[in-house]
Amino acid sequence: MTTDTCTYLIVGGGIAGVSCAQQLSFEEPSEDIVLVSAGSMVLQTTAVQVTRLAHELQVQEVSGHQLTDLCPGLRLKQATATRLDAKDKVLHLSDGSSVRYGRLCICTGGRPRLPLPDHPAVIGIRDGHSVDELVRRLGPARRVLIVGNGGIASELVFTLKDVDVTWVIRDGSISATFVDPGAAEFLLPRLESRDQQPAAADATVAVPAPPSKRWRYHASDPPSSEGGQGDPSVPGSALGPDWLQRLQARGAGKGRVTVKYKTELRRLVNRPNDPNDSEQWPVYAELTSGETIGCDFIVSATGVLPNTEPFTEGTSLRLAADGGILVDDHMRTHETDVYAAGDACSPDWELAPHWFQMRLWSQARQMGLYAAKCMSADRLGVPLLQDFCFEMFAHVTRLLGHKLILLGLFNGQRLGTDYTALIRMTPGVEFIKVVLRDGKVQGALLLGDTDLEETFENLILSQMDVSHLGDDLLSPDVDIEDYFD
Ligand SMILES: Cc1cc2nc3c(=O)[nH]c(=O)nc-3n(C[C@H](O)[C@H](O)[C@H](O)COP(=O)(O)OP(=O)(O)OC[C@H]3O[C@@H](n4cnc5c(N)ncnc54)[C@H](O)[C@@H]3O)c2cc1C
Ligand SMILES: NC(=O)C1=CN([C@@H]2O[C@H](COP(=O)(O)OP(=O)(O)OC[C@H]3O[C@@H](n4cnc5c(N)ncnc54)[C@H](OP(=O)(O)O)[C@@H]3O)[C@@H](O)[C@H]2O)C=CC1
Repeated sequence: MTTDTCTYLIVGGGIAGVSCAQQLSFEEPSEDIVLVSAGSMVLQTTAVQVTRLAHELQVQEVSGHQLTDLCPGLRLKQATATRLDAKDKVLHLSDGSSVRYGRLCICTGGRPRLPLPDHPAVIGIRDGHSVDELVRRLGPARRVLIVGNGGIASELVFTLKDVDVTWVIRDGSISATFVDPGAAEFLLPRLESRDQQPAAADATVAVPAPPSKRWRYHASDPPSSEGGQGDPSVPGSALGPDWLQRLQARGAGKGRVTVKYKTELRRLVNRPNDPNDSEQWPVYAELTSGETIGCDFIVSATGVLPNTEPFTEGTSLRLAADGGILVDDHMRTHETDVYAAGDACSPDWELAPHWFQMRLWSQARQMGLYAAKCMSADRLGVPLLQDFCFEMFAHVTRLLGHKLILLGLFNGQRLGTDYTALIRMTPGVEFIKVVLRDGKVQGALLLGDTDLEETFENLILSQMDVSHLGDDLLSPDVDIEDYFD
């Protein structure tokens, strides 16, 4: 079988891989760059700048030709990587061919982590195939059980209509990977009246704003009720933002949502042990609360496992506890001339005080772009400072129909109980939380159209002392920016 040769080889047609390939083509258009992807379509992103570090991403599925037409030097190979011979710098592919590379970047993303019992009724969501499967199952479904409290579960629970949803979460409040219990309280009415909500894209309805409230708490205080706080076997790319619009199929239930707080799924059982439930269900889930719930199927929205298998056997790659390939501050793995980016990797450098990894589009793109710059700089022997985007965590998304911007240590991550939170909330309109330590802003959570993202990004990056402002930092009557002009 044939062996191809190239200067740069990238594996993975998701956001990280495509961003890496595009940047390499931009940096070194005359070099031979090969992108290997298991799928025929690849994911291209356009970033709309919200602040210096926060971008809203538009993600689009395009054909390989559309991509290569725009990128000089880039060739696409549709195949699956099966084995890495790092000593000879050769990657073996599923079609029997191989590619000899100068430098390789692994951008193979992840797959759903499925800690629930292995059962045909349990599905995970990652790519187009899994959404097709979800749509197929939803059609006749009366009740769905969703396990997990992160991005996918929150979006699904808000979106699914005409099907009863039992949402099983081990936290005491909803959407805990993104928001604290206070913000969750703010979001709950949205969940309860989700049928009356406008679509996410036009969620700006002119409603008279109720009066806003502000308060402050220290992290060591107990939380107050007022809101203190192609081939299905081939892994496809993680979905783009329009994945929820693909859930056209509505279920056959009544659309009620029941949240089971501080609960986990213990096991699946064959028969109901609840004499009050006369209905028959395809599957029954026993919860840690002792309750057994019948449902049509179960969505396990329980996180991501990096795809690393074809690369680990017989190589020096090292993996982090979360399964990601460890990379240094130049996105280099422990294997010579092998880099990694996106969901497949885990950072192994001294993190900036306000940055941490979350497996998101924004970070997949930033890592892909930066890995390309590193690969090129290393090959050409030129120095390169770490990209500024790793200075501060920034994420722009929508949660239960609200715009959400997360900056820095927005949930007091790494601070233990050594921080104070200032909160401003106008029910149904906005929820703002600012995390402070020693009078300096460490993070901010902005739900709704607050227009404060630039200000708080600047305050986090500059570490300016704002203690003299006291609670005025969040006063709606004070324009904080005036203080800093
Ligand atoms: C349902 C869902 C909704 C999401 N919503 C959001 C959101 O709203 N905002 C946000 O920021 N993030 C969101 N994410 C997370 C985000 O999609 C991912 O963090 C990001 O897309 C990861 O990009 P990646 O390029 O690293 O990996 P992936 O997109 O997973 O791409 C990996 C690529 O590698 C290929 N591949 C895998 N193994 C091989 C192999 N052996 N050989 C060849 N090719 C291979 C795959 O086919 C794929 O093309 C969501 C994720 C999911 C699943
Ligand atoms: N809008 C956005 O930005 C979106 C982002 N995404 C991203 O896509 C990826 C996949 O999303 P998702 O699957 O929701 O992953 P997340 O990492 O967002 O959330 C995983 C959730 O599953 C819970 N969990 C893990 N194991 C178990 C278990 N055994 N039993 C019960 N609960 C469990 C976690 O709880 P605990 O924290 O206690 O471990 C957590 O609540 C993530 O990287 C996510 O950030 C997805 C959708 C939207």
